[in-house]
Amino acid sequence: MQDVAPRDYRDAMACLGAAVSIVTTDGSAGRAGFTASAICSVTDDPPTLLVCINRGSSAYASVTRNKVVCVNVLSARHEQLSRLFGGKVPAEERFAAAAWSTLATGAPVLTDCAAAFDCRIADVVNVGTHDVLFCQIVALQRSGCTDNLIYFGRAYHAVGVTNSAEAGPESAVGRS
Ligand SMILES: NC(=O)C1=CN([C@@H]2O[C@H](COP(=O)(O)OP(=O)(O)OC[C@H]3O[C@@H](n4cnc5c(N)ncnc54)[C@H](O)[C@@H]3O)[C@@H](O)[C@H]2O)C=CC1
Ligand SMILES: Cc1cc2nc3c(=O)[nH]c(=O)nc-3n(C[C@H](O)[C@H](O)[C@H](O)COP(=O)(O)O)c2cc1C
Repeated sequence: MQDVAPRDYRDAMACLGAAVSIVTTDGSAGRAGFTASAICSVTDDPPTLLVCINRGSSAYASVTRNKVVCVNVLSARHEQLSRLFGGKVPAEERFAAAAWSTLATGAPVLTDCAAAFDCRIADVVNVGTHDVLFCQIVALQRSGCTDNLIYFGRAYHAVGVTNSAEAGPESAVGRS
């Protein structure tokens, strides 16, 4: 079988548009957060999603030691915030740029995000440079669900709907 070079793989992955989230954590190992597009729904019973985190990321130690994360799904207006959490900026500067609350785990919840999934990390699998975190949702919050920030072709884009009736009103479930 032909080997595929990492660069060729990333070039092809740049053709796969993905929603952008900020993954946060807080606890005895400290507050941290990073921008992430490698996030996927796994199962609704029990409600579980996965997050892929680079073990070289500044947030890695806090995330894996705290064993909790909040996945904050971004709206189109959060592009600058996404850039801040995308690397090389001190954690305090990242968090100072927005308003945060908490739900059940204590991980920071971005006040005006499209949806927030507050999770405890149930399982971790090492794959190459990344850890795959299987995250069980213990509380969630969502907005009117009108738009998302998308990463496609190595650039940010907005996607939105004019009629958000199906998404329902703003709500929070499982708030502590
Ligand atoms: N899954 C990840 O860890 C991702 C990391 N990034 C990071 O953001 C920065 C900017 O990236 P781009 O300008 O889009 O160019 P790029 O060539 O680094 O990324 C293109 C695409 O490849 C994938 N990708 C990139 N780095 C990856 C990694 N280390 N492991 C698995 N998949 C990866 C992503 O789907 C990304 O959209 C880079 O430092 C990159 O490492 C960006 C997207 C996803
Ligand atoms: C659009 C976008 C998506 C990203 N997705 C991921 C991801 O899914 N997993 C990951 O580990 N890093 C991802 N990154 C990279 C991290 O956000 C960034 O490398 C991380 O904050 C590490 O930088 P730091 O060590 O300076 O904090 C992404 C970056 C961007 C700009």
